[in-house]
Amino acid sequence: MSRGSDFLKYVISQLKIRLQTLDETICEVQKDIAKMNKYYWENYTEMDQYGYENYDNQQALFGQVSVSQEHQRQRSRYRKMLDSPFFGSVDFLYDGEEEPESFYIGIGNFARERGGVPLIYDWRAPVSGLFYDFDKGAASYQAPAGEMEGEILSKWQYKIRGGRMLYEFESDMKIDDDILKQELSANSDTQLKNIVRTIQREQNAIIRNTKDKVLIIQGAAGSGKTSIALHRIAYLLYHNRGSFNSSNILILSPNSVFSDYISHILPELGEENIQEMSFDLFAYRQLKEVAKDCEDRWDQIEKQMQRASQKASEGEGGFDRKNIADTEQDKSYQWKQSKEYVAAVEGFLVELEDRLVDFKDIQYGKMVKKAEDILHMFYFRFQNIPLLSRMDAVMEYFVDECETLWGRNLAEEELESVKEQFGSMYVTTDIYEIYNWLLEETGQKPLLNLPREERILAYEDVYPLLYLKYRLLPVADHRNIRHLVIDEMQDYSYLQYVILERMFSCNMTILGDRAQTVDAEVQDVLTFLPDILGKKVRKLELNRSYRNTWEIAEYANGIAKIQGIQYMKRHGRNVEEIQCISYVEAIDRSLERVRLGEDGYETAAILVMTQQEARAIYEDVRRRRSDVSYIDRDSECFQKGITVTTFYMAKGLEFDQVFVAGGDEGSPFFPQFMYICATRALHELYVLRYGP
Ligand SMILES: Nc1ncnc2c1ncn2[C@@H]1O[C@H](COP(=O)(O)OP(=O)(O)OP(=O)(O)O)[C@@H](O)[C@H]1O
Repeated sequence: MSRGSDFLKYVISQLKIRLQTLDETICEVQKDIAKMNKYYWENYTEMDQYGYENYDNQQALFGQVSVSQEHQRQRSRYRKMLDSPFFGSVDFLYDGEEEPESFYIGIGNFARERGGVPLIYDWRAPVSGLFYDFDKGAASYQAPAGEMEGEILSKWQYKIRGGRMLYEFESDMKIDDDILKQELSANSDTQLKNIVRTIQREQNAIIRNTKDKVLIIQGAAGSGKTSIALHRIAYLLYHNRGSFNSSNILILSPNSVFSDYISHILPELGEENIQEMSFDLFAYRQLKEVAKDCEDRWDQIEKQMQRASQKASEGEGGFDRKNIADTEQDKSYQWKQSKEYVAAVEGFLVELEDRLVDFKDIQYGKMVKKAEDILHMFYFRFQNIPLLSRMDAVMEYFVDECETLWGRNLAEEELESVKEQFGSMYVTTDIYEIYNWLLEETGQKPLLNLPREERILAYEDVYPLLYLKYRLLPVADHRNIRHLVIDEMQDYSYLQYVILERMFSCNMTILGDRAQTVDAEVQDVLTFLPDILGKKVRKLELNRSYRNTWEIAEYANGIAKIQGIQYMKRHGRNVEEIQCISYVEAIDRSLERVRLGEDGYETAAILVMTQQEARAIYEDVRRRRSDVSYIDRDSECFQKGITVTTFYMAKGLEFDQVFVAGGDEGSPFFPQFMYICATRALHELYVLRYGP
């Protein structure tokens, strides 16, 4: 029997013993908890009147519950490890030693007993860096005690499933391309895979980077950005245990389907899941007092595409991509998200200091505050407080004076009445109205003058209004968030980043791909992000792509005219371009080629440009097959079978077969549409054209 198989047998036997002891401990702790609960409920009426006993009892109970939870987490990890306890090993000879040590690497640490020397090392442990970062020969890793140097004598890779060794081999090269190719040739899933077995060196450098406060990763489609971001979170959680937990991390993700798609990775890696949020949803919640509803990014894209197609069809001859997107609305949208808008707000705020307030004398009881005193306090004493909450500060000062003079606290109703008097000095506190002043000032078309219940904000006004709100009122504190991950960075505007910078002062991992901008033009956020986020920004590029076959990657990069991307030499079918006379024929041709099921693939997608087309095609396919689902902004998850959706909802996802249907070739969005769709395909890509 080989070395790996012997060790596997031994580890499995030890895991089983450990699991049995854990089961017994869990059972004991559960009994303790039940006893403590019983004692508490039987005795809590007789506990001391000051609540000390009550408090002590509750604390003891919480303590035991958390011990039990920790044991259960451990049990679930060991159970997972029974299936596949390790995937790699290195034999490392420390400088100055005579005998090498073997380090086996798996998804978690495992030792025979608590605190013992690990039999298996967590892939995030310092020593595991040897496996990812070095070939045979001189190597080192950063241990808590300092840099450990030595020599890797051999490096092994294993595939173990169901506790059985499927294969093992010594690889003196980097994590072997054959294994990677094998992993990539597998069918896609409705959930992103964890990549711990085959993390590549350039990816590992990002995952293990703890030096840089803000990491920005520009990575080609399929280069593993999302995977890396999630593994990086797992790494940070592992290395900051005690000071940092999953509730301190937030991912800004494009939609709920994407959130669902990535939600299992952290639990799989032994961590708790983290909070995710779409920025549009957040903005909508923040603007609830200002408007009844807000459009989101998807409404905006649909509108932009409609306008662009209309303009293209009205135009004569060939089209100029830039001009087609240049409608009045597009110009207004662009201006409102730009650096110029931010500058305009700053200028406007200076003028607003004067325009927003009508100072007057305030009298409450016998206490009088003259208008000029209020003005003085407003402009000098409290000048650093945002304009719309500054009068509260003046009021509090006045209330303090009253209370000192009268020797008593003011009652709730009295405070209300004082507050009303001070508040009435604002000409308006409605941010919508103030925003309209700003639009008028800057020569933009103002919004309709409507009561709040009738206001529906166009997407172009959502973030400008949110920004104005944040300049006029204090920004909510998000200090509990210690690490922010922004995926699809290319789809956030200058203004959105300015807002994010105000909201979060924490470390950030920001990732995306300029070539996948969902817009008529590619946006390179790297041109302005360092300015907004300050100097502590480190930019990295990933130019190796893993998702697509060679043929698909060549085709996609040809569309986007991208050069310099390396892709895996994993070959598959040629990309097929099919001309059809109608969209019905396009569906027929696609369905003929769908190969799902036992001997086939898991997922296929028909991707189109607009929501209207997606809906129509979905309805049609649904009449013919039952394994079809539709993804729009309200969808929650991604299912096996055929998915019909738009290119912008498919971002971040991947499918075994992709059928790109239709699309308006005259639209400035067309190249991006094609590129995003093409790069979603793992194994087969079909491009179906129809129309006149
Ligand atoms: N080191 C790796 N080992 C195995 N698979 C990998 C590796 N890196 C990336 N992949 C696979 O490549 C595919 C693309 O990864 P991922 O979705 O993280 O890339 P991305 O850069 O976020 O893509 P996109 O921007 O196109 O959405 C996934 O199937 C992922 O599992």
